Amino acid sequence: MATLILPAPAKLNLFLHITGRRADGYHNLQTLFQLLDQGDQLQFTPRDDGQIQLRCNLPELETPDNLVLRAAALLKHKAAASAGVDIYLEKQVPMGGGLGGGSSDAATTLAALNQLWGLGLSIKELAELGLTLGADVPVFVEGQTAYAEGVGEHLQPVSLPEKYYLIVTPEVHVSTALVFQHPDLTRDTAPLTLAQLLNSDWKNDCEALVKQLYPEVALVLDWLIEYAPSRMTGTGASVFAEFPDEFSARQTLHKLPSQWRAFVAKGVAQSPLWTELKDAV
Ligand SMILES: C[C@@](CO)(OP(=O)(O)O)[C@H](O)COP(=O)(O)OP(=O)(O)OC[C@H]1O[C@@H](n2ccc(N)nc2=O)[C@H](O)[C@@H]1O
Ligand SMILES: Nc1ncnc2c1ncn2[C@@H]1O[C@H](COP(=O)(O)OP(=O)(O)O)[C@@H](O)[C@H]1O
Repeated sequence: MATLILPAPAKLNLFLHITGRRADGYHNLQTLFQLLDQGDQLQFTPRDDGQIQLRCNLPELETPDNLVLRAAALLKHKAAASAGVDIYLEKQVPMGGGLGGGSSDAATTLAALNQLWGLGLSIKELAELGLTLGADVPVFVEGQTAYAEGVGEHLQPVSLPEKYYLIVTPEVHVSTALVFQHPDLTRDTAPLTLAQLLNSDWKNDCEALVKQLYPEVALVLDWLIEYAPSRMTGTGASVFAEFPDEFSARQTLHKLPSQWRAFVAKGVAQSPLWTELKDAV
């Protein structure tokens, strides 16, 4: 089979409620994952010597703990000894910014190698494997904009109006673990039904704390809110402003102070991953 070239879309958390802390220290969430039409790209070229190699446009990501290699290792256990692959990762999504790039790369790798190595695993089985790599992997495997509970594994597809987002990533590194450990984190939001959530004002329970710990995030949000409804995604540091059309999103992008890295993306109901994988085989 020839090289497979596949997308790994980014996501936003349109709302993120923290409803409690589990015995193992992880937090239960109610969150709305919005998939985007922008993301990373991966290329998979099969090889028959059992080797798995990763190259990346950012060489510092060519390490064994890259989620792409960890995803490949999970499937290698189930594949023939000769099954190998050369993977090239074109990284575009800002890292550690709450946009899910690493998790999406892992999901695309699971889907691609399942196909290339003829493993025949179902989407559900791939999502379960993905959850062992990170809480955000299942939504990218299942490939639909969805409401999630638990740590992100109980997924229910949701149909939303088509919106455009201006996504800004300040130059600060927010540690997800630090945010979840912090005593001031809001972690007792009352659970709501999905209908109540969809009809309420959307918020992110990590936002107040992250703004306080990282004033640059507060600066970006204060700037964006003058133009459109704006919030933080995940545990930050990226924030997004929501627009009804691409033109208004791009107009605001042009006004943005040049020190902030930003891009415009469209919210999509379906991940381009599965459609492109079907077209490729
Ligand atoms: C909260 C979200 C929302 O999308 O944030 P972002 O990572 O996207 O910013 C994700 O679910 C994050 O998932 P992920 O990034 O995979 O988190 P992990 O690496 O599994 O967790 C890092 C650390 O955060 C804490 N953690 C994470 C998720 C969760 N629901 N409760 C937690 O308490 C744990 O202490 C864990 O050790
Ligand atoms: N393929 C990958 N792409 C990006 N980051 C990765 C990847 N594999 C492992 N990582 C590690 O995961 C961390 C968080 O990645 P990312 O998914 O971009 O952010 P977030 O979880 O905030 O959405 C990075 O800082 C990096 O150390």
